[in-house]
Amino acid sequence: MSDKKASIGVVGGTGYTGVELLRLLAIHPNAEVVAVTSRSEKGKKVSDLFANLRGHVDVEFSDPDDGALKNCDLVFFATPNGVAMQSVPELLAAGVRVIDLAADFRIKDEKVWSTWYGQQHACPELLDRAVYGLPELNRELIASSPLVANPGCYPTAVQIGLLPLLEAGVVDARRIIADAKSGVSGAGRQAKVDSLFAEAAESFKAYGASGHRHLPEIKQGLTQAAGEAVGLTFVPHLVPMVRGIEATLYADLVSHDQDLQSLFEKRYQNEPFVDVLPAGEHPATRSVKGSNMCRLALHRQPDSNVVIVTSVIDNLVKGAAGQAIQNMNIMLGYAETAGLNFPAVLP
Ligand SMILES: NC(=O)C1=CN([C@@H]2O[C@H](COP(=O)(O)OP(=O)(O)OC[C@H]3O[C@@H](n4cnc5c(N)ncnc54)[C@H](OP(=O)(O)O)[C@@H]3O)[C@@H](O)[C@H]2O)C=CC1
Ligand SMILES: CC(=O)N[C@@H](CCC(=O)OP(=O)(O)O)C(=O)O
Repeated sequence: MSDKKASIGVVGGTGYTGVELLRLLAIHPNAEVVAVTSRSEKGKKVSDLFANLRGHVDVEFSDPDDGALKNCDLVFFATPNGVAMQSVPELLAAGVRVIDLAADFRIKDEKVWSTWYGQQHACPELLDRAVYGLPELNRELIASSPLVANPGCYPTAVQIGLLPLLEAGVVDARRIIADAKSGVSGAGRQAKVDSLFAEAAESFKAYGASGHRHLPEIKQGLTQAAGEAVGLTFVPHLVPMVRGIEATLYADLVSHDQDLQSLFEKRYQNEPFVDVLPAGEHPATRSVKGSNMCRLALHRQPDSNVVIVTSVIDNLVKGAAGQAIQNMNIMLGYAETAGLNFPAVLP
């Protein structure tokens, strides 16, 4: 498949992750977007709604049920939780591969999923077949899977920051803390009071402190890495910026034999989208804005047994659309960096 352009469908082309997919796919050497759906904007030209895509995307929004998706090689769902699971069985049966940017297939345990997402799963039989799409953890499984569950934005920043420590067994897996902050685009493009400029600007708040739906997702991945149950406290915050996630991660060391900086550098030496900075540096969200990179750094304080990892991503790129395209590249046998090999935007 690697010498022919793949036909790509995007369900939910008017949301922030959908538009980000279109921006990135427009320059992809091996992919051609043939269907972009929106129920509210069907019939309109994509580039009439999103001026940044003028001259790059020449398709109209179509209805998700008009049959066009079944003719694609691969379909991205950039839709709210609970939407993809209604159509995925039919698409898989038609031979279409699927990447869901929402959470429908991220949690393996159906009961846990229903508890956190407040609904019955429409196709629980597919939960085992779906592969959790964190390339740094599951690259080989992603390559052959018909259905990939793209990780959530916070789970991406947190898991990449903690994997080396848990895989090596050098920290106490029962007591991990993840203090994470996101820009407002993480809440999507729909009108919501919390996302209003006058609410979010010049303000900073925690939310979901008594339990956010990304908690079980992060625990599931970290448990796989650690090989034992993980105790995690995860608190997200909303910060007055548009893009970006910063996660500050804390863990108690149980072994002091390892050089932690070398551990991280070795773990990620072949990862094209993980950059381990020199110890003590402070990666900023602006260093990854618009790019598919996750930047990390390690820290130790005097007379402390705690290792601190700071991790940054762009929530719409490595936290959503960029990682989804990385997964597409792996699934379709393209270079993993195809269409994604560009630096962040400054300022
Ligand atoms: N924003 C972020 O940083 C991240 C988001 N995600 C996840 O990605 C998904 C999309 O997020 P985001 O782009 O922010 O969301 P938005 O709310 O911005 O966009 C949602 C899109 O889905 C479409 N849609 C809504 N309901 C349906 C339906 N029933 N059938 C078909 N299409 C539908 C909408 O178009 P229309 O109503 O016109 O059809 C719209 O294009 C979500 O599940 C989100 O949790 C994941 C990681 C990061
Ligand atoms: C700032 C903000 O509101 N962020 C979102 C996370 C968005 C996301 O990616 O979540 P899913 O893909 O798992 O739905 C939130 O906390 O709900």
